[in-house]
Amino acid sequence: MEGPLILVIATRNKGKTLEIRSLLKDFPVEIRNLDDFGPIPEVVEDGETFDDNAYKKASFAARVLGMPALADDSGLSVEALDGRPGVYSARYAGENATDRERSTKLLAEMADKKNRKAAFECVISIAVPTGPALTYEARCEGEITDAPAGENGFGYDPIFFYPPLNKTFAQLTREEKNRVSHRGKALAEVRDEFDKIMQWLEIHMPEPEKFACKDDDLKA
Ligand SMILES: O=c1nc[nH]c2c1ncn2[C@H]1C[C@H](O)[C@@H](COP(=O)(O)OP(=O)(O)OP(=O)(O)O)O1
Ligand SMILES: [Mg+2]
Repeated sequence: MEGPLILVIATRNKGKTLEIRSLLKDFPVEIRNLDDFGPIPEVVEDGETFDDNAYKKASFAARVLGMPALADDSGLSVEALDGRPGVYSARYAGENATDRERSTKLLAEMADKKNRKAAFECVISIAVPTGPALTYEARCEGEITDAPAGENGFGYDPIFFYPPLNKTFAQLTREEKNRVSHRGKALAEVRDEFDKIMQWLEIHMPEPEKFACKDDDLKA
């Protein structure tokens, strides 16, 4: 294969995209966003696990675009809520809710809870158009605050307190968060194994004429 490999970051979440781009910035791979291409259908994230959804998002993008894709499925699991919202974190306050509405709802549900322990979880899937994928996962433990604090990051960051740094994730810089977060740790493994992953991608990438996207794929 000629030139650096192209890797599509298969997410619509701008916060994730910024973090993943930053984590891979020194590596010889050309990063693309879904926005760099024409309209692509939404993937229904109906898997029961982060694993299922990460694979669905990565393999769908890889198949439709005909290039390797990396997807992230992640969420916040709260001990006092038996692990909720977990894999439903994005839909916790309904399909069209904002980050702020999700955090407000979670704080309300946690109002009377003494046990504030929670963990962010992240699964990264790297897939090729023909189906196979690599998986990396990590978690980061912390506590749900009583009120939001901080302006950085995205999602539930303002209500996720990280005791080792005595700050919420929204009070960290992107670099600080990336050093300790679930996503940062999963991507650290990707960085450690970077050369092996690039070899794997080249071996598993089909020849161009074999994976031209058919119209039917776009209706999936
Ligand atoms: O570091 C994080 N800091 C704060 N919140 C976070 C983080 N990581 C995941 N989260 C939240 C955001 C979303 O409510 C859910 C992930 O849902 P998830 O489906 O993986 O992402 P998404 O729908 O926002 O974008 P996409 O599916 O296009 O990648 O957990
Ligand atoms: Mg999603």
